[in-house]
Amino acid sequence: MMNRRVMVKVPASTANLGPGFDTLGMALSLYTWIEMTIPSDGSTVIELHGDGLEGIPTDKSNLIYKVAQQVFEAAGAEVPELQIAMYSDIPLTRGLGSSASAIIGALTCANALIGNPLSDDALFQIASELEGHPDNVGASLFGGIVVSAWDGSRAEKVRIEPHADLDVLVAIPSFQLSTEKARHALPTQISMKDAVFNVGSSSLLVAAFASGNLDLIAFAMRDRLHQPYRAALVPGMEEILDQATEHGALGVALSGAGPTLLTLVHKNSPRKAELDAFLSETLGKHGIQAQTMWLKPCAEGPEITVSSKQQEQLFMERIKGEVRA
Ligand SMILES: Nc1ncnc2c1ncn2[C@@H]1O[C@H](COP(=O)(O)OP(=O)(O)OP(=O)(O)O)[C@@H](O)[C@H]1O
Ligand SMILES: N[C@@H](CCO)C(=O)O
Repeated sequence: MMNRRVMVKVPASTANLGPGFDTLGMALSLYTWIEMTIPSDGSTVIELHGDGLEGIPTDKSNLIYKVAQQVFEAAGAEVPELQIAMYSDIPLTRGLGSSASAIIGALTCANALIGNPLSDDALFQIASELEGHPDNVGASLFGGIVVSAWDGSRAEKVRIEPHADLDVLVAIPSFQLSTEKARHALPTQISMKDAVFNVGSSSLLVAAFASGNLDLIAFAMRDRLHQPYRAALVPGMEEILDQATEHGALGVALSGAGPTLLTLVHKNSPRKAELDAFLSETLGKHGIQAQTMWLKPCAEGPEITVSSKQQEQLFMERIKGEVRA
């Protein structure tokens, strides 16, 4: 096990997809890479590479280190010291599942490091408990669209293959919005009418994804459980949710807890530039600077490699920004 080096590439994710609050997730083609080594001697070293990672601890309080220790503990292994390197293209605290990708990366990397004693299901249970909901972690772990339910002690899921014609356009505001803050904006009670609205929308959305009926997405992606309460936290969001389908989107939602806004688009849509401009201009009109990014649903979960010299070279090139995908 000494000097064994494992590298994992984990997708970002979008949670909720509108009405599926804490239940629906989709993996996206934006990634975090984590590399872990058990040093033959020496102590824990954590290196973080990528933009906007300031403030993330590089000692044993780091999320990746702590999550790895949970794997070793669950497997009855003792690995107190670790060399960890992380590179991420996923912006933090924007609603693109950065914490879930770090958790899934740490779980799968640590598990591979000690010979994969834990099943994917066991990792899913640990991850759901850590995040408090299974939507982002399920998507990052299994890839594709993941429909999940968690009763507080056990999570179950069904994975749906994303439609090949789906493209994703996200508008990522320059400000951060923590999940904690966005959850505090939610009411403790909602009306029966709104609950019924969301059960209908979410069920229809899952059926639309499963059957490939993209025409239903706009109708089914509407939400009354969390987006109306979070709208005040993202200036311009209400207008985007109301009007994005008039500018070529198949559907639109707040991505996870926000502030990123996400649209689903047919890959052959002739209105992609119009939609892109609509998102940027609407946020801009409300004083919000945002970066738009075209992504694809990511059909795969983590890619794990026990590293060779060539892969180490690739990781170093990524860290230096020479390779992006
Ligand atoms: N690679 C990482 N290493 C350590 N900590 C991380 C890492 N990525 C994220 N985090 C922690 O997770 C926090 C962000 O989690 P949060 O749930 O607020 O946002 P998010 O996961 O980006 O968005 P969302 O859950 O809405 O999709 C960061 O502030 C940081 O504390
Ligand atoms: N389902 C979660 C995703 C963010 O972690 C929420 O909307 O709060």
